[in-house]
Amino acid sequence: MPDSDFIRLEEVEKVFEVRKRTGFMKRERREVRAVDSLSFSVARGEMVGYIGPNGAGKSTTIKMLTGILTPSGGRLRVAGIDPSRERTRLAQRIGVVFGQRTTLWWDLPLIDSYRLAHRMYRIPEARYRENLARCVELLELGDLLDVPVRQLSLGQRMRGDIAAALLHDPEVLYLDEPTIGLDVVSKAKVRGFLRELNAERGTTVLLTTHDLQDIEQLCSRVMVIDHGRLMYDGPLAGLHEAGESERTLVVDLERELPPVEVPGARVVRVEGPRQSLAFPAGQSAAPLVAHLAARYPLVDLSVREPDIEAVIAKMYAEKAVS
Ligand SMILES: Nc1ncnc2c1ncn2[C@@H]1O[C@H](COP(=O)(O)OP(=O)(O)OP(=O)(O)O)[C@@H](O)[C@H]1O
Repeated sequence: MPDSDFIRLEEVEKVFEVRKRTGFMKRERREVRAVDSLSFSVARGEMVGYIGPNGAGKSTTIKMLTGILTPSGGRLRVAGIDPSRERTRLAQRIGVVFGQRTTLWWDLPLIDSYRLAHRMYRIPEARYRENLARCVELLELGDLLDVPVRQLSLGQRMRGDIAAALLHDPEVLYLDEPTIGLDVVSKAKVRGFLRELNAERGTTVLLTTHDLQDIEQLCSRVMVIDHGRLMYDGPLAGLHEAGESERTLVVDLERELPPVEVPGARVVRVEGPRQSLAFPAGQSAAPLVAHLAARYPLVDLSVREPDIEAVIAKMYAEKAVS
């Protein structure tokens, strides 16, 4: 297996059969094509964002990549292994983190979940100690090891979960919304750790997220899926272009004023002294800020990133027109 095909999908499909009650004693059978003729490759050591609207087929893809679900068609390999056929063998080489639910033991101290992983994955003693020490240091878990998981904050719990997924040195890490619900500081910690993990260990990362900043800060490549199909595969900048996405400059003025006038941006909202201006995502906010500061009584300002749904929605609108 060449390193460029570390994860490889060829025309992969997953069809679910759902039964819907349509009347007394009557049920209708319907097929849901969650993943539809999906093909892509991820090279060893790559960090790739995997995004799409709700129900697009992201979780279904991840479940097939871990072997939890068997594809209805096509070919799938992770590190040369067919996941659904050799799920246990594959488990030794992959790590999975689901932001929305924990794999840690809720009522037990954090360290007990790690001891369990130690035995479950049969991690050699020296390697376990080394990996645990590294995670504890970098994810700042030192004071938390004896705390029952249910008492941890969301950010602490997430860092605990990431450590649990890495104790057996997986070559591939699937992350499903790893920063969801976290505050700015916790997000920065998680992202910093993942960047270092990828740089130092060459861990291949597939990241599902609704937070464009996760992608911006971590992934040089992004894949967009919708209705089970791959809609875009390339750099994030290209996605912005494809979707002509916009960032928002939010300015707080000293008082209520008519909409401000700034070349390269347009006012999209006025709420009392606060005005929101949209400008192309690929453009720097600095000249806009300079222009505003020279002409208007500014109190405060901030820049908001476009969210993934908005970018994708615009991308479709463009496609429909062209
Ligand atoms: N076990 C199942 N049985 C029937 N339909 C399913 C099943 N799992 C997923 N689906 C359907 O397959 C489609 C894709 O779902 P999936 O969970 O993969 O989307 P997603 O991109 O992960 O969405 P989200 O961002 O909301 O998690 C949806 O229409 C969903 O309803």
